[in-house]
Amino acid sequence: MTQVIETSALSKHYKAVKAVNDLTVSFDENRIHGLLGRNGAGKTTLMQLLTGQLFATSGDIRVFGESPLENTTVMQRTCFIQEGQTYPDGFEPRHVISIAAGMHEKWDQQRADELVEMFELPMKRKIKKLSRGQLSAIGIIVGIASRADLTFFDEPYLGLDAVARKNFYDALLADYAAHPRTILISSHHIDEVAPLLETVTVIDNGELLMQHDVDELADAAFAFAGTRAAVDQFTGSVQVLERTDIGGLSTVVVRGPITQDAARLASDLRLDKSRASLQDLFVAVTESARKARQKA
Ligand SMILES: Nc1ncnc2c1ncn2[C@@H]1O[C@H](COP(=O)(O)OP(=O)(O)OP(=O)(O)O)[C@@H](O)[C@H]1O
Repeated sequence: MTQVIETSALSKHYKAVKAVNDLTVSFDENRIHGLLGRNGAGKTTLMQLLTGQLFATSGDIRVFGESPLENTTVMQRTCFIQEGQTYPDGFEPRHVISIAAGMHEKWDQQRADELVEMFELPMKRKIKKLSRGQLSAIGIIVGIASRADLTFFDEPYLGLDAVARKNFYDALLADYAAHPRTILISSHHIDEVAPLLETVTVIDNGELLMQHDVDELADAAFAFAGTRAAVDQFTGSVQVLERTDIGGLSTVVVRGPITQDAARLASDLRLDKSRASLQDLFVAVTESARKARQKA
């Protein structure tokens, strides 16, 4: 498989803050990748590095096999929908859309028009008068209609209500199915975006915690729930990622696969077993990394 993005020992440090730290990661062509991480994990910084908007402190970046820094060939194939994008005073959505149309050679105006209608975006209202959700809609329309070979969506749905977010996911999936390309989407609404994603990359503290195809994640983690005493007995035999105790009941998220012996023990202890959701897995993986860091 062709790697559209490859980083090697990539770091971006702001004095003591290691926003991205020794990160070696790659993303395949023509897939939708989820970039997940808690607040301050380094998602935006990584996207800014990959789009040549920031200089790395050290390490190497290849996008379409080249450095993205001041590289018009790479820039022309890339669309970056930034969280909190600002626009010049006096701009209206129609100005942004028409500039974007001129910048992206695969731009699909019909799709843009459909999306404007779907989000009921007022095209002739000053941008500074738009609601947060309407501002997000501009980015989403540009990101989808650009049809860029590589599109970054950094938390693209801020302020969008649940219906509008669902419309975004459906529109993105439909357009991607018709025109496959590489999409990197950072998100906090993990279970909501999960159905879109083909791979999941989790970063924390600027470092890579996990990268998997979504198919592989089906057996990556399981949740077991039961009485506290039963869960205590069970946890000796498995790798616990996260535990929650409420009253006399406990739930543990454990790393899969589950051995036959562990499955038998869980059944003997009358524990309820379920597949951990991507959100559960994310919380478990980031929390256990955080605890390990605090101990170190
Ligand atoms: N210009 C800067 N100067 C100093 N520190 C910075 C700068 N930009 C980012 N950081 C720090 O780098 C870390 C990573 O920030 P980044 O914005 O990449 O995280 P994020 O994963 O996108 O977070 P969020 O989900 O909250 O948007 C944070 O601790 C942030 O405070």
